[in-house]
Amino acid sequence: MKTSITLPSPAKLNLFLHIVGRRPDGYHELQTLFQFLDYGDDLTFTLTPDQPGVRLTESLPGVAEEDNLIIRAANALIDQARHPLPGVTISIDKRLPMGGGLGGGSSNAATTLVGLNHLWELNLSADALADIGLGLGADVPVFVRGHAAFGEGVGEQLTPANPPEDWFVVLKPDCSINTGKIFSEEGLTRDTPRIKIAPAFEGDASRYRNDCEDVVRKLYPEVKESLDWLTQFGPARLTGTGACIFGRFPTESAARIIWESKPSGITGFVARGVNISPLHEKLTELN
Ligand SMILES: C[C@](O)(CO)[C@H](O)COP(=O)(O)OP(=O)(O)OC[C@H]1O[C@@H](n2ccc(N)nc2=O)[C@H](O)[C@@H]1O
Ligand SMILES: Nc1ncnc2c1ncn2[C@@H]1O[C@H](COP(=O)(O)OP(=O)(O)OP(=O)(O)O)[C@@H](O)[C@H]1O
Repeated sequence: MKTSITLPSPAKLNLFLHIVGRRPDGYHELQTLFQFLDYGDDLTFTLTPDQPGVRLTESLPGVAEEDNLIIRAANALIDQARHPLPGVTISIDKRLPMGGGLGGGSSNAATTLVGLNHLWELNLSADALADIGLGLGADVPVFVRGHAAFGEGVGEQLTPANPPEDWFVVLKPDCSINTGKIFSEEGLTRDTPRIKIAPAFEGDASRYRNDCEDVVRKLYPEVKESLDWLTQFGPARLTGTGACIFGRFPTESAARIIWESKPSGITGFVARGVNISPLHEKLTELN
C-alpha cells in the first residue's frame, strides 16, 4: 500500500450556463457546459496508520474545519467503509480563489473522494463516488467523473462533451459573490428554452450565454468593467455565478499577450481548457 500521494484539484469553467427552470425545492435547473482547466490546487494525502482520523495541515481562511469540503468528503468515505481505515493527513496547496465560480471547493471534495478511494483501496465505482459527491455539492460529480460534460438537472446529469481545448485568460475581479444571493435575485432569467446539443458536443460554446451575467453585471461594477475590457478581444463570459470571468483564445501566446495588457490591480491566470481532468491524467500515470 502506498503511503503518500499528491493529486491535482483543477478548476472548472462553465463555458455557458442556462437556467431553464426551478425545482419544487427552489434549486434551479441548469443546462451548462463544463470544461476543466490545467490549473488548480494540489492536495497531498499522507496515511498515518498510528494516528486514526482525518486532519488538515492548514486551515482555509473563513472555513471552519468541519465545514471544509475536504474533511466532509473524507468523512463521507469513512461512513461508507465496512472496516476501520488508517488515518490520513491532508495538505492543501491552494491556488484557486474561493467563491470565484471556478469550483475550487467542489474540486477539492472530488480529489479527496477519488484520492482516498485509491489510497485506502476502497474500490468504490465512479457512480458511487459521484453519488457521495452530489451530497456535498452540485459541481462535485463532474470533477469525480473527470470528463468535460454537458450538465443538466442541477449539473449532476452529465453527458461527456469535447469542446475545443482553447486557452483562457481568467480574471478575478476584486469582489466576492455568494452563489445563493445570485440564485435568489428577482431579476434573474429563469426561463431560457432548453437546448439540444449533439452528443459529445464539439462546437463553439460562445454562441450560448451565462444567464447569471446580467444580474452580476448590475450588482458588481467590478465584474462589468472586467467583462467589458476582456470582450474587446473576443467572447468573454462569467463562470458559474462569478466573480471570475474568462476570455477564450486559440493559442497560449495570444492569451498571454492579452494577459500582459490587463488593467493593473486585477488578478487571475492563463490556463488551457482540457477535456480530461488533470486528476484523472495523474491517476492513470499512477496505475
Ligand atoms: C453555479 C454552479 O457553480 C454552476 O456549475 C453550481 O450550480 C453551484 O452549485 P452548488 O455548488 O451546489 O452551489 P452552492 O454554493 O452550494 O449553492 C448555494 C445556494 O444557491 C442556490 N442554488 C444553487 C445551485 C442551483 N442549481 N440552484 C440554486 O438555487 C441554492 O439556494 C443553494 O443553497
Ligand atoms: N476546500 C475548500 N476550498 C474552497 N472552499 C471551500 C472549501 N471547503 C469549503 N469551502 C467553502 O465553499 C465556498 C465555495 O467555494 P468554491 O471555491 O467551490 O466556490 P466557487 O468557485 O464559487 O464554486 P461554484 O462554482 O461551485 O459555486 C467557499 O466560499 C468556502 O466557504
